Amino acid sequence: MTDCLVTNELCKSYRNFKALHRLNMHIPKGAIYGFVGKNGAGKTTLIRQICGLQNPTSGSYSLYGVKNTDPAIRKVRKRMGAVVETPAIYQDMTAAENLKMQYQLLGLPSFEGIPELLELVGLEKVGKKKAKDFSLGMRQRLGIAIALYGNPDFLVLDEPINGLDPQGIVEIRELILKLNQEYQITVLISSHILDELAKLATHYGFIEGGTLIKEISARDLEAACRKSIRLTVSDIRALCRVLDRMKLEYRIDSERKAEIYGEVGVTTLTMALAQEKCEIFSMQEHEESLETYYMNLIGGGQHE
Ligand SMILES: Nc1ncnc2c1ncn2[C@@H]1O[C@H](COP(=O)(O)OP(=O)(O)OP(=O)(O)O)[C@@H](O)[C@H]1O
Repeated sequence: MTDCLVTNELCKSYRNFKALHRLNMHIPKGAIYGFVGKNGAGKTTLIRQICGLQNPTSGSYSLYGVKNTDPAIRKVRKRMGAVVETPAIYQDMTAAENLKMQYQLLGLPSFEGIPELLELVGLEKVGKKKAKDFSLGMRQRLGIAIALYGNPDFLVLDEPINGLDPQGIVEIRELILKLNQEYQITVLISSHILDELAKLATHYGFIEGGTLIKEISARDLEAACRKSIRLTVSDIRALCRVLDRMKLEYRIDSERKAEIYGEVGVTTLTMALAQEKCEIFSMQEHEESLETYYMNLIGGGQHE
């Protein structure tokens, strides 16, 4: 997979405050990239840079291989659609009027494609209802429809599920999955709602204090968070023999401790160890959630 966005030691300072510090991010083409960080971590600041709303203080980024200082970046940026902070919507207009206004502002000659866009985001039946009477979820979906004008292949969504009710969250999730899977749109989605991101993301970037502290694919993260049993035993060699016979995957942590992965038949294991005269001192089931992984990553919140 080639990268759609790469940032290289990207920095953004507001006076003396470093909102982004040497940030290195890689978003593969076709990914749904979950950009995770608590309030004030720098998510919106990064998004503002890559959308061209602000200029980096130092460092650079490339969109589809074109560097931000290259004049060709303006053309490449047309392949990108974004909803940053609150969607730019005219409250006294209907969904269709909002899209028409957007088309006019962008100098597009016809309103072709508007009904299809409304259908895509599930707003085809809202008719004469004005945007001010929309639910937050409907407003978000209208914002996404506006961002989708010109058929971008990279969509950037800043906290799109913030404040939505469960139904609204499901609708946005399904829309993002559809855009990614049926329309092959790469998506960068920032959020601090980890459980929700876990239902979507193929890749993650964790930002803390303006620095990307970890980038990991969902597959590797799943492996890092997978279920295991931690054992402390009297004879680690005997444990290895038994685990090899049971064809279980494991990791030796010390002279007496090991971690066993996957579904473990505890009774079979205990009996096999007894036969080898290997005593079990302790046995703990362990399953790390995305939440605990994240908390460990940022040091249990000690940076607050
Ligand atoms: N224009 C600005 N001038 C000064 N400081 C700013 C400016 N914009 C952002 N900041 C500061 O930079 C830091 C990062 O802000 P940013 O909005 O990027 O965070 P965030 O991760 O998007 O958080 P949130 O989820 O709260 O929006 C914050 O401490 C913020 O106060």
